[in-house]
Amino acid sequence: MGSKKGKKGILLVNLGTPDSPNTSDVRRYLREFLMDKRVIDISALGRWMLVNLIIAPFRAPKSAKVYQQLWEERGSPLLFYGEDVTKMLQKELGENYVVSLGMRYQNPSLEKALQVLQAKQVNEILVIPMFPQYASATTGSVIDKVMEITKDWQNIPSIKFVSHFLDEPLFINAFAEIGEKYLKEMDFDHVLFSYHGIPERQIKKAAVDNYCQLNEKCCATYHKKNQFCYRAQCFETSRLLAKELSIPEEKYTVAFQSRLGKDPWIQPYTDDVIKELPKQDKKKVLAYSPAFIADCLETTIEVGEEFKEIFEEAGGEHWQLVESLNDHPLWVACLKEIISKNTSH
Ligand SMILES: C=CC1=C(C)c2cc3[nH]c(cc4nc(cc5[nH]c(cc1n2)c(C)c5CCC(=O)O)C(CCC(=O)O)=C4C)c(C)c3C=C
Ligand SMILES: [Fe+2]
Ligand SMILES: [Fe+2]
Repeated sequence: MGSKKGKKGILLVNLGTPDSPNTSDVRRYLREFLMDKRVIDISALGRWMLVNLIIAPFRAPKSAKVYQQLWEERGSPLLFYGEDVTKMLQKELGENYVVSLGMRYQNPSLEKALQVLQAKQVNEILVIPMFPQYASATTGSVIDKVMEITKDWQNIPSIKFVSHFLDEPLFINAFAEIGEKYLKEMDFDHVLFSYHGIPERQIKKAAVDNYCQLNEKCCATYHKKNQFCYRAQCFETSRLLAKELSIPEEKYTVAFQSRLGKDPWIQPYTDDVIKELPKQDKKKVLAYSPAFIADCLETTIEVGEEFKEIFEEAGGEHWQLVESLNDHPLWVACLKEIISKNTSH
């Protein structure tokens, strides 16, 4: 891939976050995000009505309040950890590489992040959508946008996309190490792996030969037929993490959070699972959120605070969120390994 002379460009991409927790910035973010046809995959008119008549006027002010809870002195964790990791990785890789960070929605934009690589005349680009599991709404959308931007360049370098990295040993090691410190401190009754959900129809659309129909068989194992099945990849992530942490099958549950709208999303739903755990005498629970590589609204607030409240109301005694990979050195090492496997030497 590419000649040995030029620099190699690394494009790190995450979902994106509002510029500030003000309602107008949150509204602009939600508009751009949810008008993406890969995220809300319904008719263009239906999407327009949902976003402009419901989400923008009603959800944006509510979401802004939650973003105000999340916001730190340095801003949104999804962004500042992204910036930290970009700098750490650049230092590790040295001057033969140019590492650039872009967000699929809002800032820093993918256009600007790609311009940085273009200005340095890199002769190959490795795009790493920082989603451990593939979904059309996340990784697929990043690929779509990078192709849309670069198609107009006069000189298009060789571009490679990372599809997923849930099975990268250093990814599993990094999450295991972060959770282990809690497992050593306390005898937890159960571990919950809660992933961001997606609508069920998106699983069916991704199915090869109609394999994934969300029945008993689908997602139970991970192989060629369901290699693009987000739900199967989440189960596989949990199996790998449980193995690394020596957690037996009966001591963990996989569930899916953050559903939006009335259509069915992939199940089981995390809030339903949480309510049942104390009834099964599982009162001390460690909660992992391995669909995210940095803390964000969905981890810190939804898992760390909202689910804790639901769990305690249902009779739970101790709820512990495992923080995300953020700026953990093993996460930077994992990215370095992914880059080494996917760029020219
Ligand atoms: C695993 C990654 C993600 C998938 C898959 C995903 C799908 C998806 N999300 C929505 C709607 C919302 N998501 C929101 C926040 C949000 N989502 C992800 C990641 C995935 N989304 C992240 C990292 C974040 C947090 C960003 C941050 O700034 O901290 C929100 C906004 C918050 C809110 O109002 O609740 C919405 C809305 C859909 C419809 C979807 C469909 C496939
Ligand atoms: Fe989301
Ligand atoms: Fe599946």
